[in-house]
Amino acid sequence: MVQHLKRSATTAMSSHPLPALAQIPPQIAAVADYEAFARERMSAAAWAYISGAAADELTLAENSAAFRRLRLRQRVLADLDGANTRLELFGDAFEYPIFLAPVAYQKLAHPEGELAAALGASAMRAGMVVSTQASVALEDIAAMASAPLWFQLYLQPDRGFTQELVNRAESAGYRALVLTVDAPVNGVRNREQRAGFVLPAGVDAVNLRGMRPLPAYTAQAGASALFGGPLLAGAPTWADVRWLIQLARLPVLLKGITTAEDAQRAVDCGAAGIIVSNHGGRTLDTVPATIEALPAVAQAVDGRVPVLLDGGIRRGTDIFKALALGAAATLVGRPYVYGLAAAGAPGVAHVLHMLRTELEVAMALTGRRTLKDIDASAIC
Ligand SMILES: Cc1cc2nc3c(=O)[nH]c(=O)nc-3n(C[C@H](O)[C@H](O)[C@H](O)COP(=O)(O)O)c2cc1C
Ligand SMILES: CCCCCCC(=O)C(=O)O
Repeated sequence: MVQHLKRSATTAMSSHPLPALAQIPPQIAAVADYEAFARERMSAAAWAYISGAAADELTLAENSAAFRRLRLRQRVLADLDGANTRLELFGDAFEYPIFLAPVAYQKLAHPEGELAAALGASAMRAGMVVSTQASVALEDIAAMASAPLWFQLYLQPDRGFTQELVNRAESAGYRALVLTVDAPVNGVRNREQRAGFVLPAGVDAVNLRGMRPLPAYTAQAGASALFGGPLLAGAPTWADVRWLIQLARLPVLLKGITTAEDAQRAVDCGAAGIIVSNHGGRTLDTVPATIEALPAVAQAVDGRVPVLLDGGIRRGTDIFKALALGAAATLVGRPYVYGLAAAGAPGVAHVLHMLRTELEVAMALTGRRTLKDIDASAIC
C-alpha cells in the first residue's frame, strides 16, 4: 500500500517552514480559519498531499457543498434542561459524536505527528482513529492517549503481517478496528503529482516496517500497469472481511461504504458498524457527497449497527445534519490536521472544541436535548 510514495532527500523538518503557533490568535474563530495558518507551515508538496484529493477534486468540493445546501428548521421554546451530546459506541462512552478520522503521515503536518493529535483528542475526551500508515508507532500513540482509540486497518497483501498488526492493535488497547474498503488502489492524485509529492526523510509508515514487499512488477510495454499486476491480486474482497471479523477480538467497522447494497452486505458479513465515507474525495472522483449517500445506507442498515459518516464536515451544523439523516456519530479529517499543523495538540483540541460548541448551539436552536432527539424533521 505504500509503494506509491517514494522517498526524497528532503528532511522532515524542511516541511515546517514556520514553527507552530505558540498561542491561538483570536482571528481563528471557525475551523476553516486554520487552513491558511496550516498552509504556510507546510511544504507545497505536503500541502498538496494533505489538502488535495483525486482527479478534478469534484467530490472533495461536493462533500462540503452538499452540507451547505441543506437547511435547518429552527424550533423555539423547547425545554433544554439537562441537554447533552453523550453517546455510547461499542461499550465506550463518548461526550460528543465527533472523532478524529484516520489520516496517514501526520508528521508531514507537525513534528510530533499523531502523538500531538492523540494528545489534543484526549484533552477533549474525543475518540481518534489511528491510520495503518501513521508516522508514529501505534503502541506509542496508545501510550499517549487517555480517550478511546480505534485502529484503521488497510489489509496488506501479506495477510500474516496483517494479522500481526491486528494483534498489536488489540494488545495496545485499541477498542475497535476500522477496515478501510474504498482504497484497494490509490486514487488519481493529480495535485500530488503536479507538486511532485514524495515522503520526506523522517516520515514513513512505521507500523508497516518489516512487511514482505510486493513482488517487483514492471508491466510489459503497452500493457496495463494495474490490471494483471500484484497489487490487485492481493486486494481485499468480501471473503477477507469475513476472515478479519472471525479472527479479530474487537468490533470491526467498514469505512468507505456509500451504497445500500454494500451496507447490506457488510452487515450480513458481521460488521459491527459502517462509516459512510468517500475518503474525503481522495479515491474515486465524481462519487456523490457522503451526506447525500447517507440516507440510503441508513435505511438499508435499519438500526442493526451504528452508521457513522465523514467527508466535508466543517461546521457543527454539518454534524447536526449528519445525525438528522441517520448517522450515530461523525469523523473529521483535514480540519484537525490543519489545527495540528498550525498549533500542535492545542490546535487539534481547539478544532474539536469549536465543532462541539457549534453542534450544541445547533441543538439548542432546533430544540433538541439529546442526540436521540435529532431526526429528519430538523431539516427542511
Ligand atoms: C492526508 C489524508 C490522509 C488520509 N489517510 C487515510 C488513511 O490512512 N486511512 C483512511 O482510512 N483514510 C484516510 N484518509 C481519509 C480520512 O479518514 C477521511 O475519510 C477524510 O479525510 C474525511 O474527509 P474530510 O477531510 O473532508 O473531513 C485520509 C485523508 C487525508 C486528508
Ligand atoms: C492505496 C491507498 C494508500 C492510501 C494511503 C493513505 C491514505 O489513505 C490517503 O492518502 O488518503
